[in-house]
This record gives sequence, structure tokens and C-alpha cells, in this order.
Amino acid sequence: MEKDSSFLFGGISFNRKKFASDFNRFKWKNTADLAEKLQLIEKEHETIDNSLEKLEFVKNGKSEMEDEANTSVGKKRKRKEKGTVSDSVEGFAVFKSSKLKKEVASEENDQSVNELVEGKKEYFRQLERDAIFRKMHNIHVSGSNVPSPLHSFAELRSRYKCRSYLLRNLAELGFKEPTPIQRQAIPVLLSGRECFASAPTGSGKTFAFVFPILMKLKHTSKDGVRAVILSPTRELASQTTRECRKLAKGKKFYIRLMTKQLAKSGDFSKLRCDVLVSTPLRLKFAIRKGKLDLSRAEFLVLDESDKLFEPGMLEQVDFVVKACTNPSILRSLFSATLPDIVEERARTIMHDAVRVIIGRKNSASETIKQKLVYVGSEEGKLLALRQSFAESLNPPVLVFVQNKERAKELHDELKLEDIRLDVIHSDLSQIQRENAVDNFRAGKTWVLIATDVVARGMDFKGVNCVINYDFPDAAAAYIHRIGRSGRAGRRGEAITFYTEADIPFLRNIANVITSSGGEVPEWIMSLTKKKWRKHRPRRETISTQPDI
Ligand SMILES: Nc1ncnc2c1ncn2[C@@H]1O[C@H](COP(=O)(O)OP(=O)(O)OP(=O)(O)O)[C@@H](O)[C@H]1O
Repeated sequence: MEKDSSFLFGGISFNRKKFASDFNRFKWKNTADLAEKLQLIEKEHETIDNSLEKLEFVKNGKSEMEDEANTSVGKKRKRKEKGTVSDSVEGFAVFKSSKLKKEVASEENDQSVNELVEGKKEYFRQLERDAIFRKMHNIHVSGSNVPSPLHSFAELRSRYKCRSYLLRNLAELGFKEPTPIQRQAIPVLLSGRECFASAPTGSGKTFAFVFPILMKLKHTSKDGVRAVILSPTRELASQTTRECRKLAKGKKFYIRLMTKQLAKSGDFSKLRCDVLVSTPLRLKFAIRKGKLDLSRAEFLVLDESDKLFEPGMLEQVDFVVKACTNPSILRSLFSATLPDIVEERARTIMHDAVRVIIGRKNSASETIKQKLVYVGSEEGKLLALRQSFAESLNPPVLVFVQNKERAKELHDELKLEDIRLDVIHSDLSQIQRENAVDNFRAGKTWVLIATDVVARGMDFKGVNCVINYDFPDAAAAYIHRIGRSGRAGRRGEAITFYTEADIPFLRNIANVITSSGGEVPEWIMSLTKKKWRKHRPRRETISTQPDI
């Protein structure tokens, strides 16, 4: 396990007045400013180092700071998320200002004390470097002893002895730099720590959990399942399996998708499986029916964890979690939206987990231009959609509706037009759903009408525009739907139609828009925020055809 750590100052409060000079030293505005501060800090180390050597607690080999920090770990979590002065740097300022004034012990030094002092000095430098680096990449962490973030993929070899095949595969995929979530979540998992992670849509969370699994597995399974990844939909499970295979290319890992056939096949006693990707229901079925044994699983990932914790899925997830009985299993939760309630629930099953948040929690990707469009009525929506297609259809476009009935209606309404159109919803067969996804991916379909079955996790490259034909039923649904566009740093667009029925919930979406840098009219911001449960109003039919 790694030695690097930043928990020491996790909970020390910071008096800005008292330590104004220290505070100003760490008050930065931009990346260039940060680099300058880094240099400044390096210079100041000499003075600090000299003083450090004289401290009694260092001589005694006992870290008073650790004790001090341990008493208040977690207190600053809220403040951390706001992205104020980075935690360890802040703590360092406190330490520097208070400890240096303390009594100084005798000048006698022996070699072991020197070594200890050297170790401490390097440790502080590392804390500062980590804090600054995290600040630059908008990474917020909490938890004890958080491993240093990755500066490059090459570091995976020097720090973790990463196998060449993995680095080769990353290069073949065209990945030059780790994304912020990969920079922090990969070291956390590789250090054997459990993890809650939240990062914007399209920011590379899949590889952030797949990579450490493949690295840790090393050899192919002789029997049993070694890693389990749960996804809320079949489409996402299938995509994750494919991504996992891409990264494992050249290595004979057994990476399996729990299909209906496999779930029904019965005898899992001889199953060799390194990574098993499944929806919770299929896995529960397989455990029950086929006596699939997960007792040796070393990893459990709950992808789109907030969705998995919703009623309806929670019971199945709970069943799977309980079936993974290996006491040293590493569990991790990933999602672009991670409500506090999910974290609280998850904490009950996790041990000493590290929390990694990229940017602001529960916000949309900043690369998406978001627009709200008033359409008055259902009829108005159809007119607005036709008009937008006529004026500026820029495929691929995803159109989200409230339910499968409405998906069918809108498809029927538009299918005779000169647009390559398709539809996906849960009433279609597995093959039909797969074809719809494949054709959209391949560019054969220009416009895909969809329910929320493809709202989460699906990585359709280059979706130019997401249209919320029907207003989403929650802020999280909005963030995930529009996140099918603007992925991996690309630009995207999201248009949300709203009618009178949706106005009470407009402010919630407006907040998401403003928190990701967008603008909304003043009158919307002055609406009161309505606490929403699922907003699924009864809507008039889309169909303009007379009933026969
Ligand atoms: N380091 C990287 N450099 C460049 N592209 C990357 C990198 N890591 C992942 N990607 C690409 O970014 C895209 C989005 O990744 P991914 O699907 O993992 O996002 P996500 O964060 O899981 O999104 P969502 O919240 O919607 O599930 C994918 O096409 C993936 O191949």
C-alpha cells in the first residue's frame, strides 16, 4: 500500500485573520498563478525545513499533527466541496504558524532523528504538491490517507508497476492524459481503498474503475467470479463489457456480460470469470437459480450508483452486495450524480472509503450549451421539433420522452418524414434494442427517440444535440440525459421544451444550468424552487392522427 497521505489536516479549522499572510500565499486565481505559488512554496521550504528539525514532536518520532487531525476528520467536508483553499495546504499553513512557535528542544541530533525529519519534510512537500495539483484539476477529496493523484499514465508504471499491455491499450485508444476522475480514483482503488466517486457525464469514469480492476487481477481466473460490475440497464452493461474488453486486449481475461441466456444456463460451478458485468436483476436471478457464487469476488462496482439505489433496484442490489461475502472485497460507487442520501446509505457497507468529487457535485458537464424553450402545449412541442429539424438538423440527435407509449407515438408521428429515425424503449426485444443502439452509433440513424433507458452512461460518440421533448422527471435525470452530448471534452447542445405543467420545476433545471456556467432568464431564477418527487404529469397524446 502507498505511503502518501493527506489526512493529517483533514479537520483543522483555519482562522483567516490570524493567518492572513499564509492565506494570501495560497490564494490563487488560475493555473499560471498556481505554478507560481508552487515555486514560491518550494523556496520557502528551506526555512520551514530548518524550523522543522527543531520541533520536539519530530524528535520524539510522534506526529502530534496526526493526533490533532484525527479528532476532526470529516468536519471540513462541506467546505472542501466549495473548492476553497486546498485542505492540506490550509492545514499546513496552520501547522506552520502554530507549531513553529512551540518550544524547541535541544540541538542534539542522531541519524534516526535526521531520517525522520527528512521523511516528514518530504511528506509535507508531497502534501502540498498533491493539494495544488488537485486544485488545478478540480479534484476534491475527503477521507483518511488519500493517495496522491496521477500526473500521467506513465506514473502507473513507476508507482504501481503497471503491465505494458495496459499502457499499450491506453495508447491505442488514443488516451494521452488521465481525466481528473482517473487521476484520483485509479490510485485510490489501486491502493486498496474503497471509493465514492462523482464526476461529470462523459468524463471517463468507466476506465477509472475498469483500469484498477484489470491491474489488480493480474492472472486469469481459475474458477469463480473475481470482479462484479453492476449497471442499471442492459445497454450500459453491454457497453461496459465492451470497454473492459478493449482495455484488456492482448490478455486472456474472461470478461463476461450476464445475458439472459447465461443467467438461465444454470450451472455456474465451473464458471471462469474475471469480470462479470450485469444488471442487478439478472445477477440476482443467476445467484438464486444457478447458484452463482460471488463469495470470492475481489471487486464490486456500482456504476450509476444513485440509480441502483432507487426503490425497485435497491432490493436487487442489496441481494448482490450480500452475496459478495469476501471480507477483503473492494467496493466502489460511481456516478455523475451522487445525492447525500445515497452516500449515507452506502457508507453503511463501505470501510474507510475515500470520497472523490470532480468539479461540483450534481452538476452538468460544462461543455454542453443548455437552452430552455417554452412550447405552450403538446402541439407546440411537435411544431417546435419539426421546425428545429427543418432549420438546423445536425445529426446525431437524441430526443427524450417521458415513457414508452410516448416514444411510440412520436416515432409514428415522424416516421414518414425524410429523416433517418429510430426509437428505443423497454417494450422492444433485446435484439431490437441492440440494433437501435448500434445503428445510432454507426450514424445510420440520425435521430433516436428514446426513453430514459439510454439516458445514463451510454457513450454515443459525437451526439450533437439532446432534445428533452418531455421535461425530465428529476434534476439528476436532466443531467444524465443531456450528458449524452458534450462527452470527453467535446461540445454539445441540449434543448429542453417546457409547457405550463413543467413551470413549477423549471427553477430546479435553471439551477443546474447556472451552476454549469449557463444563463437563464431572470424570471425563471425568481421562481421558487419546488421540491420534486418524480415529475411525470399526465400529458396529452402526441399523435395527430384521428383515432380509428
Ligand atoms: N483519458 C482519456 N482520454 C480521452 N478520452 C477518454 C479518456 N478516458 C475515457 N475517455 C473517453 O471518454 C468518453 C466518456 O467516457 P465514459 O463513458 O467512461 O464517461 P462517464 O464519465 O462514465 O460518463 P457517464 O456519466 O455518462 O456514464 C468515452 O468515449 C471514453 O472512451
